[in-house]
Amino acid sequence: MYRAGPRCSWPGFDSCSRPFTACLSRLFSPVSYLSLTRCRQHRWRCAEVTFTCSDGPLCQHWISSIREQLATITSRPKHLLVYINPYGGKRQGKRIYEQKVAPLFAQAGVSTHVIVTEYANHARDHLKTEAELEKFDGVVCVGGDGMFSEIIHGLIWRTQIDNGVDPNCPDETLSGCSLRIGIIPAGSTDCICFATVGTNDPVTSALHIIVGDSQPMDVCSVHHNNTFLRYSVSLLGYGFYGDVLTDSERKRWMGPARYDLSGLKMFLTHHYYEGTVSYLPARGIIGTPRDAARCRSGCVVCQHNGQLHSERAEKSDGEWRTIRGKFLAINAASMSCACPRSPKGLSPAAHLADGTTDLILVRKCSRFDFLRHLLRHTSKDDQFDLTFVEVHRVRRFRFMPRHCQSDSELELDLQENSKHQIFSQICRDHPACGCAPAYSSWNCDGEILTHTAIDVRVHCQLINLFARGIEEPCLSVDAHRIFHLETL
Ligand SMILES: CCCCCCCCCCCCC/C=C/[C@@H](O)[C@H](COP(=O)(O)O)NC(=O)CCCCC
Ligand SMILES: Nc1ncnc2c1ncn2[C@@H]1O[C@H](COP(=O)(O)OP(=O)(O)O)[C@@H](O)[C@H]1O
Ligand SMILES: [Ca+2]
Repeated sequence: MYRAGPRCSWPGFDSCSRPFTACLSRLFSPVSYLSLTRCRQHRWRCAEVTFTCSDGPLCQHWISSIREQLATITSRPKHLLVYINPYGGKRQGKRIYEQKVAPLFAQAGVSTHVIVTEYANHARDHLKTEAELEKFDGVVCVGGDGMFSEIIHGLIWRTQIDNGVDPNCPDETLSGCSLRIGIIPAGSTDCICFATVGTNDPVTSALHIIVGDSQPMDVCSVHHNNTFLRYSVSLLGYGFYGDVLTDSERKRWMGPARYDLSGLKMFLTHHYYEGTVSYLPARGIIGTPRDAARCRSGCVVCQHNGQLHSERAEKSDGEWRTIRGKFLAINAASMSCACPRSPKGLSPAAHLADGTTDLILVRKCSRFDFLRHLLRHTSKDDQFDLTFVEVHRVRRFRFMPRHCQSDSELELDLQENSKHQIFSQICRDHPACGCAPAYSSWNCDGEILTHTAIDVRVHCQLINLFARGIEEPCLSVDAHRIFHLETL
């Protein structure tokens, strides 16, 4: 119960100026609804709004009017398919759902079919082949980014097969998924929830689902030699973040703290990776990775670029550019990747639904310089304002590690470099930096990719979440957020 809940001042109803619990005893015809209030740091809470009226027929009139209004809101889900990963994060997924989320769904009149997963990829495979999707208005994922990844793999794959699209072909235009996805954070990083809602709070996420919010989101497809590997919505990271993930998987028993230990270990290890990155810069769009503006609820950049993308596809994009060099990290952030560890994220100005990804290249540098870059993920300083870091907003990119390149490809690269000197740079050696050359793997939204040579393409607004993007702080309480008649 929230003492500071909204008060009723509608015509015909007595205004209630005391907390709900105090008012109940003196009321003649109390009618309680659940409504939303915004709290600090993007959290939402549920409050009771009690309408009181001494006139019975007028009360009934108001009740039916409110019911009619609620019935016209078609965006709110009535039937949800819920998948819970009981082993994600601190292994609290089941408890979080049962104690914090299920009671709210019940109060809001949302029916659910709950599946507690029994093994990795259970949710993905169920969605791919078995789930009767036509019975549901949305899918809810209780877990971390890895679990969310399972859900999108199941849904996107199923949608392509149903629409006759070949997921193995990197040039195919993918069909958008019609079912929205809700995320109840119960994982280790929960970056996708944090970057789309602004907080990792199960109650807030449940309320965004109940009110039927909608947030489109870009998805990257990752292929190797015309074979589909995975989809990604947040971070694709080779080098540092790939190694952190690989190392952390062996420490899963530690829970979320495994990332801190592996992060420290990989920072001290200080490996570098050699390869060729080619990318297709996004042209004609508004916004750059160095903007001060952020992707927020109702983002005009996403609306503009999304529209542009659907009208002109990739025709207006420029030519491929190639960079060969030695890198500590190659990261592609399709969204900010904000999370509690890095509140502004890996690419603070990245957009959720603009059809692009920010390709961040961190060249071989000293430990001290790399630490400066990493620390800027946690402060207000610009992590790109360093000579050894560059960032490009792209629609597509490819990576080929040096050890995978054939002699003829290496020769071709050298020729290309001499032709396009202006775009191609070869990293200079830094004998003092103490790096050792090594092989890495790709961290794809928290899953390790089986191949290192990849072709990545952004699919603009392929999926929709039950979210609205991060809101600017605002104190208003909207009446339309009343969501269910609880008692008469
Ligand atoms: C020495 C100071 C270092 C400070 C560095 C802080 C930078 C943190 C950036 C985190 C970006 C996270 C991007 C999201 C990745 C997740 O998808 C992935 C899987 O999440 P989950 O399934 O919920 O576990 N998480 C990671 O790869 C962890 C990266 C942590 C790196 C320290
Ligand atoms: N029942 C299960 N048993 C084991 N692994 C599972 C199960 N359900 C899902 N997984 C896998 O657990 C991994 C981590 O899940 P996630 O919810 O993202 O937690 P975390 O954030 O801690 O990594 C994912 O790769 C997912 O496929
Ligand atoms: Ca994007």
